[in-house]
Amino acid sequence: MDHFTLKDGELHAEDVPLARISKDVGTPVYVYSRATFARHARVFRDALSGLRRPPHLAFAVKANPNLAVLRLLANEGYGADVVSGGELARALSAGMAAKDIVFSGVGKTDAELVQGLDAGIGQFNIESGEEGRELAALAASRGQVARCALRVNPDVDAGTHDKISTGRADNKFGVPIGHAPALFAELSRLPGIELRGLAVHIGSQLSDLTPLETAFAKLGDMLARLRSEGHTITHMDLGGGLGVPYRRGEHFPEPAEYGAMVARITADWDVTLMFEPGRVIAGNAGVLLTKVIRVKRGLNHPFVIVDAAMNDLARPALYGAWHDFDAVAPSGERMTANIVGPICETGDTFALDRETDALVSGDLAVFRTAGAYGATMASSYNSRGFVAEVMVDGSEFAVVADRILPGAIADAERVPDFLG
Ligand SMILES: Cc1ncc(COP(=O)(O)O)c(C=O)c1O
Ligand SMILES: N[C@@H](CCCC[NH3+])C(=O)O
Repeated sequence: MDHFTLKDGELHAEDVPLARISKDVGTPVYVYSRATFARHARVFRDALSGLRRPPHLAFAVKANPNLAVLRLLANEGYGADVVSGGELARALSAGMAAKDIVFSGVGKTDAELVQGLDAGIGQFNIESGEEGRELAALAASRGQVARCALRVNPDVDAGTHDKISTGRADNKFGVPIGHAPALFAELSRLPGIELRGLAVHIGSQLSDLTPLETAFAKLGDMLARLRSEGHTITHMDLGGGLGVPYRRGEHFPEPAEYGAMVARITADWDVTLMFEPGRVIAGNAGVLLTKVIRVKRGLNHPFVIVDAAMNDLARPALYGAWHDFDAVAPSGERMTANIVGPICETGDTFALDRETDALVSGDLAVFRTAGAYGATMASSYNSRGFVAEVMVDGSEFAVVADRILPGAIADAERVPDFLG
């Protein structure tokens, strides 16, 4: 359930008509619902209430790093899963406690490892022996001990889009799970790190719990083995990955089903479980509001050219992803159209042969389920600037990210003297 609904024939975000946001802020603009974010955060937490110990919940900042979103989630008791120094800085400045931050990522630089050590973050998820040795040396040289988990690759196919699958043997993430015993034996002897657990994340937008269950079962076997070899394991990080419906009528596992599966598989683990949900919290908490520039006749169907483009919402161009598309003030009439942006490449196509509300030039419409991996993946391609973001709270709203105009981007560029 979300809070983007028709009231008196007009689409609202909570109690704010989207037309009002368009008038005040312009389009394209991402619109987030505070109530939906908070609801999703609570639903996910409640889904894990059957665990033996309270879990550690770390929102995957990559899904939506807006500072207002992070503050909202910090207020809901969430920490953060970060994958860069930039995300770490955001999580801290949004008010998340350093101890509640987990640092994932296959290519953390020395500078980023030091940034994490300086901040005193809760856990580094190391993704290789090489990274573990480097982190141990950096921490020891500073008289610190970094809490770590080893991210393992369980060789499980998540059954999702190839580009967002992370747990198959040939993916770059983690270490092959079979290498864990030797790495634990080696790394746990190093001063500078306390290797206290395992981490796994097999991919994003999972539509089926079976691959997760398979991966967690493998993790449980490895936990037992590591303990039998004398290691103390106190934390196990089960990552994120739960998918959400993008298309009306699609069925996805509910957080409660996920929670029940986790409780069953981990019943005798005797650890603190950690989770890194992203999309399931943010996806349906946002829409991308856009205006129709013009409707142009096509060979078979008209082209509805909107003022949002692939630089604002990359998912359709990158993954062929579907986003439901609805008029803000539907007339009741329908049309079949190709929905495209203004960018000069054919990839700037949101939908082909889509049955949708009838639209004419100047009408407003939304791409739904744009709260995750939306604004955060924006670029300024075609010198279009960066899209604005708004958060709604009941009948109020606030701009939570200014539109960055093309001129401001050009201001950061220089023509060197040698070009005259
Ligand atoms: C390590 C890690 N944790 C968590 C996530 C969040 O995933 P999702 O948004 O699918 O929950 C990702 C992205 O897939 C990730 O790479
Ligand atoms: N960007 C991807 C998700 C990537 C998840 C990263 N671990 C998407 O929009 O679906």
